[in-house]
Amino acid sequence: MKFSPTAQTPLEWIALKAGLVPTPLAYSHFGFMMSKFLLEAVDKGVFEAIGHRRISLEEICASCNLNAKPVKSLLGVLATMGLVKQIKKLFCLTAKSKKWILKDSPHSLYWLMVFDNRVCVKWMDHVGSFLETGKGLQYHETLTEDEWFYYQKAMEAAASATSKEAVRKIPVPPGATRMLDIGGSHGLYSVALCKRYPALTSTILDLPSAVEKAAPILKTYNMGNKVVHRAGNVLEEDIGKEQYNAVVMASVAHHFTAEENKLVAQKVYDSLQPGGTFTILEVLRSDEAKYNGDMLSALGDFFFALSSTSGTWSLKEIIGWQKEAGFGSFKKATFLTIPGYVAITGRKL
Ligand SMILES: C[S@@+](CC[C@H](N)C(=O)[O-])C[C@H]1O[C@@H](n2cnc3c(N)ncnc32)[C@H](O)[C@@H]1O
Repeated sequence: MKFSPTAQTPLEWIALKAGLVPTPLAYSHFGFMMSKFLLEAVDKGVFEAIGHRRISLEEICASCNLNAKPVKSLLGVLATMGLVKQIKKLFCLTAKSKKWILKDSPHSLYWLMVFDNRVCVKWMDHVGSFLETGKGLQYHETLTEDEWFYYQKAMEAAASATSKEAVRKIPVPPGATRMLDIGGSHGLYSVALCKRYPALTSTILDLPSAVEKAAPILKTYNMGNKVVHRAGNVLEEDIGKEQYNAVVMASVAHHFTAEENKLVAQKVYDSLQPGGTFTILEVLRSDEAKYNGDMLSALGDFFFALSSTSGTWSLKEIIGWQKEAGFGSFKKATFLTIPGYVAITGRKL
């Protein structure tokens, strides 16, 4: 998927086609403005204040404790994004922002936006030094307690957009009773899979600071002993021999080096019963031949490398670690909810 300037009038279309519009400015100048203005609107509570009502500028400002002049201008920006509408003197949200932003929507990305605004925006100051040194931030080692909370809430929000699709794309062997969810955080994938396969139970293995903030989130899904947390580092923990029927690792491989991913694949292979499955979910890196391809995948590669040093991986690399550990009969499933996101499953033969 690509984001690019779109003409709104025939004249603009001609100007774009003729190469008269300085299109790099869409990313360099306007891109960061759009991002920060929207994030701050979400974080200051502008969307929640409007909610499902039609309200005036004055009511929005009173509810969020904000100044009318900049808010009026901000609402204009949000309207151009298709997130807010003005009807006479009142403002309301569009279907898009009610679905993706409002906290009470099952698709809400509110907490992902709060995490972006309060944590990830600061990471952007390190882009220059990252380019010079190649050293990413390793944020799992430096997050504060509050930041761990925003991180886990953000991951829950992102997974709520994909978990319904994920349960259809993650194969689970017939009769499976035990699964391990590596870096499973909030546990949404475990919850969804255990609901789909009633005999299945799951252990979520995640870092201690993550479990501290993710445990209250998991509790809200009322899974009792069917889905439990275990605090630990998968690179160091003993995950046992022939314990599980299925292992899932979603959006974790991009934090690890190739050597670490090989180590995890080997540990997972040993921990699975024969016929067990190992599913890795990741945004794939386009290989060299498709270098001008997917923008989300290219952004993901840089962003994950900036934040964790590693980055995204290609299909060949992911299957390579699994093959080396002994897995076979590979399956790849693509996602509609996150373009470029895939589930790659290998089976212990
Ligand atoms: C990007 S989040 C993905 C969360 C969840 N799997 C999902 O897809 O929504 C990565 C998760 O991996 C966890 N993690 C990172 N390094 C880990 C390690 N060495 N061992 C266990 N968990 C780890 C983080 O704490 C975090 O919860």
